[in-house]
Formats: sequence, C-alpha cells, structure tokens
Amino acid sequence: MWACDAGLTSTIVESYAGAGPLFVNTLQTFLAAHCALVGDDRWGADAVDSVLGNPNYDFIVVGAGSAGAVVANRLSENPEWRVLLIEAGGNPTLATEAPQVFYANLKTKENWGYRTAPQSGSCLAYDDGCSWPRGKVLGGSSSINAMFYVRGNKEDYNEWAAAGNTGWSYDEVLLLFKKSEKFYKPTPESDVYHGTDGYLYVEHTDNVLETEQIVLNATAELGIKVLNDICGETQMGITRSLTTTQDGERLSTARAFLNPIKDRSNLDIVKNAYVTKLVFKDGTNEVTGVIISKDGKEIQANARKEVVLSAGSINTPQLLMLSGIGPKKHLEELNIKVRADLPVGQNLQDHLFVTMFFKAKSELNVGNIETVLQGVGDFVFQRTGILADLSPQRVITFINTTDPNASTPDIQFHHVMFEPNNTEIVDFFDLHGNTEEVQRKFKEINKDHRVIMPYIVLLRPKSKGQLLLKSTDPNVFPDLYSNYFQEQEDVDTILRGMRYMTKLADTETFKKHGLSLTWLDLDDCKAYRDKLSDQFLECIARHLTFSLYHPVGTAKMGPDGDATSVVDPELRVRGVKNLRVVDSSIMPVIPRGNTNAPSIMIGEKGAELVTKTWTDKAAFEANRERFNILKQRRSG
Ligand SMILES: Cc1cc2nc3c(=O)[nH]c(=O)nc-3n(C[C@H](O)[C@H](O)[C@H](O)COP(=O)(O)OP(=O)(O)OC[C@H]3O[C@@H](n4cnc5c(N)ncnc54)[C@H](O)[C@@H]3O)c2cc1C
Repeated sequence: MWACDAGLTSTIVESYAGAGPLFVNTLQTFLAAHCALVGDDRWGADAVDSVLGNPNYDFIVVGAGSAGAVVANRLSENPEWRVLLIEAGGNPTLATEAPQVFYANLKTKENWGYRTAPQSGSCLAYDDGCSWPRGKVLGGSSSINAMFYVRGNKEDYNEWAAAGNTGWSYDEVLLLFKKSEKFYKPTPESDVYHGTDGYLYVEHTDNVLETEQIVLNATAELGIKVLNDICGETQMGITRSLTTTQDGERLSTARAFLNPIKDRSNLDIVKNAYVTKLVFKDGTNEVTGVIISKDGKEIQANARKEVVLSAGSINTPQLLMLSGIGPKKHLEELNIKVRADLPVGQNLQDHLFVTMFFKAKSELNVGNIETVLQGVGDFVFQRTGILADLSPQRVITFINTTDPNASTPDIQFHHVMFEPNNTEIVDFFDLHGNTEEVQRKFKEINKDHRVIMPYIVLLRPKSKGQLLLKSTDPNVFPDLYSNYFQEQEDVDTILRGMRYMTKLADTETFKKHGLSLTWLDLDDCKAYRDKLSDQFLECIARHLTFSLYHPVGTAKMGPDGDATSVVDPELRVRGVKNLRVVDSSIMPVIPRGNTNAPSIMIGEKGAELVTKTWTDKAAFEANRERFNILKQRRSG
C-alpha cells in the first residue's frame, strides 16, 4: 500500500518522538509489521531497466510533482508516444498518506529542505533563514502539502491573459480545473465550477470540529460571509476548505494521476533519479535529452520530440541555469556557457505569513500514548480517526482590508489549532527551524491551554525575490532570496491583516470560549510596550515570518516582447528548441490563493499544448505526404 523501505516508518515515528522511547519503539514495530503484511503494491515498479534497454522516448518529463504527474499521464494517453517520467524522490510513505501529520514530513527525506538566505528584514526568529519545504517524492509537493484545494481569484487568470498570455483567462483555465477534478458531491449548481470525470478527488467532509465552528462563528460575527464553496462564484468569505483527500487519505498527484495508470506500458517512471543537465544537439540550441544521476551512475535518456521541465519553481530554474539558460552575467560569473540569456530565477514570488495566538485554558490532554496509539491504529487499519483528515485545520478566510466590498482579497487567514501541550506530539516551531526562544515561549503559551494560531497571509506581495546558483554542482542548493517585506506596502498590508485578526478577541464567540489574544513575547520586540502599535506589530511580523510554501514565478510566462519572460504563453523556453517548462515556475503573478490546484491546472494546460503541437505536426506531415503523392501522380 505504501513504501515498505527501511525508512518507511521514520516520519510518523519522528513526529511522535516527544512521547518517549517506549512509545516510539512500540510504534515502530507495529508499523513495520503492518507494512510487511500489506506490501507495497500501490506504486509501479522503477523502470530503470527499461531506460537502460532503450533510452529513446518521444517525451521526457522531469519531476513527478503537482504538474509533472499530470503531464506524464496526459501525454501517455496516446499509446503511440513513449513517455519517460523522472523523479528525484521515491514512493510516498505512510506519513505522506496520513492527512493530519502532513507537517511531520518537514523533517524527512521527502522534503528537499530548502531555506531562504538570511536577510535583515524578515524571518528573524530563525537560526538559519525561513523554511521552504518542497516535496522530493512521487507527487512532489502535493505529497507533503496541506491538501487545501483552492484555485485563487478569477481575476488572477484574467490578469495573466490581459498581460498578453493568450489562452490563460479565467474562462479558459476553468475548463482545465474541471478537467482534472472529480468533485465529491456534484449538483446542477456545482457543475458550473466543478468537474466530475477527472482523476483528482476533491472533497468537503461533513464533520465540523468544535474549534472550527468557533472560528466560523466568530468571523461571521465580524460580518464576513460564510461560504460553502471557495471555488464558486466568489472567493470572499470564510469556509471550511475543500481538500484533496479521499477515504481518509491524501490525494497527491501520485495517487490521483499515476496510481491508476501504473500498468500503462508506454509510460516509464524512474524514481530516486536526479536530472543534472539537459543535452543539446551539437552546435545548436535544440534539446535532445537529459542526463540522469541514479545510484551513483550517469544515464543519458533521449527525447525525439520534447523535454518538459516540471521540477518545481526551485529546481526547474536551477536546471535551466546549469544547462546555460539564464541571466548571461550570472552564468558567466560561474563559467557556464550561455545558450540563452533569459531572466531565469527572477520574478520569485511567495505568500508569506505571520502568526498570532489566541489561547484558552483547557483540561484536555491529547499528548498521551493512548490517544496517539488509538489514532495510529484507526488510521492504519481503517483510515479513520484523528490522523485521517485535516480537521480542525480546514478553515480559511479571504478578505480585503481596504475595501469590504471588493471582489479580490489582499489577505488570507488560515487557522491552525493546537490542543493543550500539543508540542509533545508535533512541534510546529521546531519543524520550521525557529529559534530555541520561539520554541520555548510557544510551549509556555500551549501549556495547559488550547491555542488557535491564525496565519496572516499576504496574498499579493509587491516585493519580489530571486534565485541564484551558488555552484555549478547540481547537488548544491541554489541561493534563495525571498526579499519578504522589502516593499513597505507589504508591511502595511500585513499590519492591517494583523489588526483585523485582533478583532476576533472581542467577539461574543471567543469571549464565551475564554479565548484571549496573546503574544509570543520575543526579547527583540520587548522595547515596544504597546502591543497594538505599528512598531510592535512590525517587529513581530519581521521575526515570526513564515513561507506558506508557495514560491512561484522563476521561469515567468509572457508574450513576445516581454523581456521579463522565460517562456511564451505556450510554455516554450525562448530561444531553445523542444523544451517547455510546465510547473509553478511559469506563473507570471502569484494567484490569490494556495498554489497546488493552479499547478495541476498548469499541468493540464501544458499537456494540451504539447499534444496539440505534435498532433498538428503529424497532421501536417501526413497532408504533405498526401500532397506529394498526388503531385507525383499528376506529373507521372
Ligand atoms: C508543506 C507544504 C504545504 C503546502 N500546502 C498547500 C495546500 O494546502 N494547498 C495548496 O494549494 N498548495 C499547497 N502547497 C503548495 C503546492 O503544493 C505547490 O505550489 C505545488 O505542489 C507546486 O507544484 P510543482 O509541480 O510546481 O512542483 P512540485 O510539486 O514541487 O514538483 C516538483 C517535482 O520535481 C522533482 N524534481 C525536482 N528536481 C528534479 C530533478 N532535477 N530531477 C528529477 N526530479 C526532480 C521533485 O522531487 C518534485 O517531485 C504546499 C506546499 C508545501 C511544501
């Protein structure tokens, strides 16, 4: 059912390390025994022998993440095309499958483990820059993400189209969102926005947990609309989010798009295989294949038609630059031969968030062995219980802090709920690499108190970051400059969001449940005594900055003549033949919402564009042949 390698149980066991060695040992034995019983049959076998036997493919897709898994599935629908999908990570593990413990994957090999370069204006409460997790596993980041199914705002896509990106307007991409989707409860009304025939199950579980209801009621008291469907007519309001889950398990793109076709004979999937370079036809900019590093060996695979890069918004630009496609000056500094001078790695955008805290005294004690064992047992044997869905973390809100009637938001709220002493089970701040001071002070807040921790998310950052190579060695991580809060406007917007959040403390609902606003009392912010002053809020924002894990835009799409673009609206890399980028790197502007569904949509769009090119080409060739035969007959 899931990967039964030696590391199988590590994530889930690590996530309970706080519960003591006896418990951890018991859990390990229990999971290993279960694994031996159920086997590892969900995922197709590694196809490396097939590649070694015949390395010639029609298409090579690099990266089996949110977009790449979709591309590989759609291209291999044509039985005449031989497709190779290459993934740096391995099979999903038990912990990637269990919705509730998604954060536990942050400290495992299923996370690339990137961190931003330390900067003076943000991420100050860390030892080593903000945490930028990315999935290194079949399904990519969709295998370790929080499973919220959100598409963003209609205007996001209309703005992409208005900038000259023909084919990317909301009405056009809506068809692609629907194409992927298998909506859990279709109705005539939902049919406008949701698909029912796709691979990706999208659901809305019926149970509403008490803490979720508290946040819903309190926010409604502030005049915010409660919505059923954030992907429907309007995005503005509060809702329990749709999630990419089914029957108590995560629906990564590996589960949704690869598992059902694992026996397709024209698709080879190679795992734990890292593409280090593109291969070009001698003396040209025509891509003919890739170099793969696997088990210490180098393998060359060849693409008759195209190579599609779907390695995500950090690895795709890294691979482009290593292959000579990037900013000329930067590549020359590293002695890389420049093939195409393009602004790869620029236009980096991300959603940052800042945390706040509401706490209420509680007698509950969830950090005990019985509760945890019960949860693991329920999940392993029945896919039920506390690990089997995302509750109570599903509530999300979109507001506009300057105009309550606007149809586009500038701030999003997520709400993470911690039962008393939760750090004994999963320690959020330890997992994100925050300083010892932050970890200790949060434990004090959480001690014998239930905590609601809102994320205040900046949806439309004005500040842009950049990604630069640190080395020509593909195994060395690039430098990631987030540049969060470089523009004052971003600070101002976050402060408005934080102030809005403080209003929850005054609602009848929060008062009734004894929930009061509290602050993580950081030494660096102690000078500002007034906790509602701009100076104090800004100090908190610059220290307790987090990434919402949505870096995008590093291989920007734009029309001809757009000097900031790396790919054209058909996702072809400029100045290079037979190479496309199909993943979150191509987003010209970050959508106002979470980025998994948009990345899957890009996968669908990219696959359609590639398919059209090569079916049109085949039709053209066939016509030309027919024409030539007719011509010969006539002249003969
Ligand atoms: C912790 C976390 C929580 C998140 N929560 C949500 C959420 O709840 N909702 C939401 O909408 N979004 C969420 N996101 C964001 C969303 O998952 C990503 O934006 C999206 O998955 C990006 O898709 P992608 O195809 O661009 O890249 P990825 O899905 O990251 O895929 C890239 C793939 O390429 C592989 N790869 C990279 N380099 C190479 C190479 N050289 N050779 C071979 N393979 C390679 C990687 O291992 C990976 O599998 C979250 C992300 C994270 C990390």
